[in-house]
Amino acid sequence: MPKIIDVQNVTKRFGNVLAVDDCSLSVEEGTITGLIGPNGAGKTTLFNMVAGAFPPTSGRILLGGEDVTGLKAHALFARGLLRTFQIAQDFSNMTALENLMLVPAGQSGESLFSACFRRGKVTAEEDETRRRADEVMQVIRLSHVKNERAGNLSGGQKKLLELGRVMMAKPRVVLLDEIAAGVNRTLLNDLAAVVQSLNREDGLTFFVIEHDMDLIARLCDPVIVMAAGSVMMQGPMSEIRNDPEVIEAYFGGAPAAGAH
Ligand SMILES: Nc1ncnc2c1ncn2[C@@H]1O[C@H](COP(=O)(O)OP(=O)(O)OP(=O)(O)O)[C@@H](O)[C@H]1O
Repeated sequence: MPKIIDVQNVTKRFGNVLAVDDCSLSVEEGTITGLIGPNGAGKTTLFNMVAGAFPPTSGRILLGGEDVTGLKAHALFARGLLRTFQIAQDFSNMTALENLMLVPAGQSGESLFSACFRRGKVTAEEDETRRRADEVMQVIRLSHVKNERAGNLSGGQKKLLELGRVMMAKPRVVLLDEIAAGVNRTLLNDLAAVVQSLNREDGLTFFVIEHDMDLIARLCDPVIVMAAGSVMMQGPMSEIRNDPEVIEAYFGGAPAAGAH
């Protein structure tokens, strides 16, 4: 399978801190690839570079074979990469449905010219966006709260809404940051089901940082283990859980059956 994300010999220093150390890894198209490792391993720093938050100190990052090192998040989004975001403060006053309707880029409604002179076209596009947003609401199981202010939703519902925004945006690859944190089990099952369906039915690739080992085991193959800024091992969770080096370095010598 082709590599959709290809991190080549990437290093990131913050002053004297070597956060990512000559790290090479890749995410193959069509996978849900997990990224795990002990606190301070460099996972978030690596994600930040792949997502365009800041450039590496050295090394290259390719997206779909194209060198995108140092490109900003909006340029990466235009190339099909999306990182899930906390719902911005500004949007928390809008309804859940409106949050979905804001996502598609390049709507004619955004242009004053169109709004004034091409009302028919704008309305048709808005209708289509609303139809799609309603459809997505059903998939993410939030139809019953679609007219609630986004700020009033629970933590788990907000994460489902984030996945809804992903569905509206239709990217090729999604970076998911700790989706399980603070989410109850029922909603977590919904979240996992939505991620799996986006992967299997819509062909989206996911790159996932997660501390919930059960969720990683359920969703991800392969799983990449980072330690001290570089890759320690890569493989299916069943192998990783039983690898003595990983158990020692990551799980502190205890059996790796359960959580973090
Ligand atoms: N902006 C920064 N300035 C200085 N040091 C940083 C900065 N960001 C991260 N670091 C350091 O880089 C190292 C890697 O941190 P990072 O957050 O990437 O690890 P992580 O694997 O995501 O950890 P966690 O699982 O705890 O989130 C740590 O030593 C951290 O203190």
